[in-house]
Amino acid sequence: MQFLATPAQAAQIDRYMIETLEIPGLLLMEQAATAIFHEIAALFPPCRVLLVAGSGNNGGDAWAAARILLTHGYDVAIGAASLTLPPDADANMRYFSHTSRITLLTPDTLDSFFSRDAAVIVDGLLGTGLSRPASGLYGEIIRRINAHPAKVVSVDIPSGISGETGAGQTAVTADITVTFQYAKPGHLLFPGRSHTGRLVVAKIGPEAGRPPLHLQWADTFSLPPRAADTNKGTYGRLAIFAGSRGMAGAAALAARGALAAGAGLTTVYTCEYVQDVLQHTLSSVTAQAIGGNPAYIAAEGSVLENCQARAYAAGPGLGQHAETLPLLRSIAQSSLPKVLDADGLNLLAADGSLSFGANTVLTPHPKEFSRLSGCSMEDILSSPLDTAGAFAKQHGVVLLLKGATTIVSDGAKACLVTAGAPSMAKGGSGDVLTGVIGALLAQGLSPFMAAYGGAYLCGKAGETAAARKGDYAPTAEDTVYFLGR
Ligand SMILES: NC(=O)C1=CN([C@@H]2O[C@H](COP(=O)(O)OP(=O)(O)OC[C@H]3O[C@@H](n4cnc5c(N)ncnc54)[C@H](O)[C@@H]3O)[C@@H](O)[C@H]2O)[C@@H](O)CC1
Ligand SMILES: [K+]
Repeated sequence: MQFLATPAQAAQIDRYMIETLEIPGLLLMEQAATAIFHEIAALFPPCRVLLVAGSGNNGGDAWAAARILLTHGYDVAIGAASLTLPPDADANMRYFSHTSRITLLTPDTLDSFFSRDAAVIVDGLLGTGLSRPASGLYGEIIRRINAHPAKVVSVDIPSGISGETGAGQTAVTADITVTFQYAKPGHLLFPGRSHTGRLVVAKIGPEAGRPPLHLQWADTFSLPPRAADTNKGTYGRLAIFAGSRGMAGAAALAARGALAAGAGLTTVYTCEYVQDVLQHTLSSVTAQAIGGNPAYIAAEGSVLENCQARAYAAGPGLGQHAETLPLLRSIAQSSLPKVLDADGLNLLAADGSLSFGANTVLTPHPKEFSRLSGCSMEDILSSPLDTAGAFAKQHGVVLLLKGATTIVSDGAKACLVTAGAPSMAKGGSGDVLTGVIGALLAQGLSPFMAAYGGAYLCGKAGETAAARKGDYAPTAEDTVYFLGR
């Protein structure tokens, strides 16, 4: 896990380093520029570099990088959107003010500046100080940067992308982004993630005593090795409530996910039809039919009394039957660790049953989350961190909002999971995830950790499957097969 900082937090940390730790801002800028130089020097011997500098300290980083590049034999030309700059940026600009290396970027000079050959463009137009969408001259500059054949190294964040949300319609598409101290949510959330290229996080100052951060990037997760003197009881009993006629596969995938993630004992509670299917296809789980209906679960909460489970996983393939609701409500309101997904969430949302006991993980995709929360899809997609966090806080749950970048929030802290592959955008992936999270809960992980750990493990397995089988062929069974490999 590594911490992320929003633009406001990054500015607060900069202020902390300058005012409390008494590190001159100019020195921090020098560190930032040195990091940019090292990335360029590692890839390119001395060559022509175009540097684009905006009106703030992001531009200051570019001016400082231009100086370091020049002193190392690079041929630099700087396109400046403004020559009225804050003090540290101004100091770095002045190094060049008596040279012919500066072009003031205007509609009249854009063509000639960007017609120059160059191996690299350094994008220091807009950083975390972006306050509105890029347009006008800035929009034109961004289009020229993107059209140029040179490799693009963005300073801190691709210009035009919001560091907070990743939003930005007119934005630089970078090959490499060198950010400072902490990555920003905007690097990991789409569309920002697709503009960022390879992300380098450069430390430019000490971390001791910095203001607290509550957002992390789940870029690693592993289960501890199993001790030799353990047995299936050590790893928990998971009760999965899943399946209905026509959707036996969802129950099977959740069970397979649970097995692959190490649950000690897994029982699928389902209807007679699915029980029959599971008995023929899955030898490592037990299946039990509950309720009186052969095609779907029609049961009361009292069936939970006999489960003796350490955790519940409910939802995959349940269908939309009102008779399933009493059991589902009892699961949701119990205090046992539990994960609720898919039809389980749809049923609860349609009924307005949004009362959850402690230790609850909900794993909706954006459309399911819209039904649950009443938030519009537009609000969810434009502010996923805020909407997920607000819901998690209001309902006292861990919310895992699925996506190409998955968000896990408990209302106080949150993390982003970027592991995964486009091949996973396919039916069955969510069922496996439910089983995996259920297994991690049964093994005693906290709901927050089980949620991001499950998303990470499934994402990595999906990446491995895609590396072996391509972007199209992998199935949810492959996610199970490659889990932990
Ligand atoms: N000590 C510090 O504060 C440090 C800051 N650093 C750099 O400073 C950057 C942040 O600097 P700033 O806060 O000055 O912000 P920026 O340099 O990102 O931009 C702020 C300037 O851009 C203008 N602006 C905002 N949105 C615009 C738009 N859509 N179109 C045109 N102009 C727009 C603002 O009016 C302001 O003049 C970071 O991204 C990082 O690169 C680094 O040098 C590290 C140290
Ligand atoms: K930038």
